[in-house]
Amino acid sequence: MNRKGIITINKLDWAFGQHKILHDINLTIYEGGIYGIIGPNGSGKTTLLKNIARCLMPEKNSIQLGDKDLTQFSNRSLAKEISYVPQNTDMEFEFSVMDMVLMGRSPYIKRLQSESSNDIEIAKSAMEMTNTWDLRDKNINMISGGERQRTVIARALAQKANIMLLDEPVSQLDLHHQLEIMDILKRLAVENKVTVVMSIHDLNIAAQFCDRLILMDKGKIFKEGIPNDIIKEDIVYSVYGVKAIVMKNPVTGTPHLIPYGNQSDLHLKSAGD
Ligand SMILES: Nc1ncnc2c1ncn2[C@@H]1O[C@H](COP(=O)(O)OP(=O)(O)OP(=O)(O)O)[C@@H](O)[C@H]1O
Repeated sequence: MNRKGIITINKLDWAFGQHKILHDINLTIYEGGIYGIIGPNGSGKTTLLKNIARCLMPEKNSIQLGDKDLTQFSNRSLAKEISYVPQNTDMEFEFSVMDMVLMGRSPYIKRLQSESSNDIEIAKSAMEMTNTWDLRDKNINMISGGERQRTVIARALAQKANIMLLDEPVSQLDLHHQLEIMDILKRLAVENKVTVVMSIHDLNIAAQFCDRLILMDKGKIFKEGIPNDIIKEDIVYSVYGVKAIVMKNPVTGTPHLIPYGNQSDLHLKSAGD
């Protein structure tokens, strides 16, 4: 099968001043499906996502969206292709939850026009999908971190982009809402053919919901592949320095990691004393 990448990354480097962060990233992301970017703190996951979202401007010819170079898109046309849910969702302004979600419609609304009934319908269905409709009149700064996270995801859904990038979308959520958001993203990928790319720390949730994992280490892609090829004891030890056993989740059949120690094993010795 000769599938074409929806995002093609070619020799991408990124540096903050003299500090080189991303080194020679080469990656093809295909349409539909969920991609999880995993890796230790500081390995470059957010920097990679921000380059794809163009929050950080990549070098010309290093990221292609379909056939077009990422640097060639206007902000408005890019917003119709890619939505981005950042890690920090703190808000400076006193918007209502509904206003916040409606902002996702701004690429479709002409200047000096207000949103149409269609925009409001789309926002409503995004809020119903993320369980935020009941919060619609609340001030965005007076809801919990998890509720705000779901609101920001609703805004991204309302944007109706083909590609959704999310930076640790479930890190602030309780177990129930983690699974709920992952289910929503899975449905978007399967039913609406949205391509979801997210960074995520929980390797078991990543293995359960992602079709492919991109494992980063020190600004490079250590390995990319299906969860069974990535969540392996030797790979986890090499990248995280953690000893673990990998079992098969008895319900989903996906790899399930049980960490039991780090390289020093000090706590194991004291536990046996
Ligand atoms: N604005 C910045 N200026 C300078 N260095 C930065 C900046 N943002 C990030 N870095 C550095 O870039 C490296 C990669 O950071 P990044 O946030 O991409 O990692 P990450 O894998 O997402 O980490 P985490 O899992 O902790 O969120 C880190 O060493 C970080 O200190």
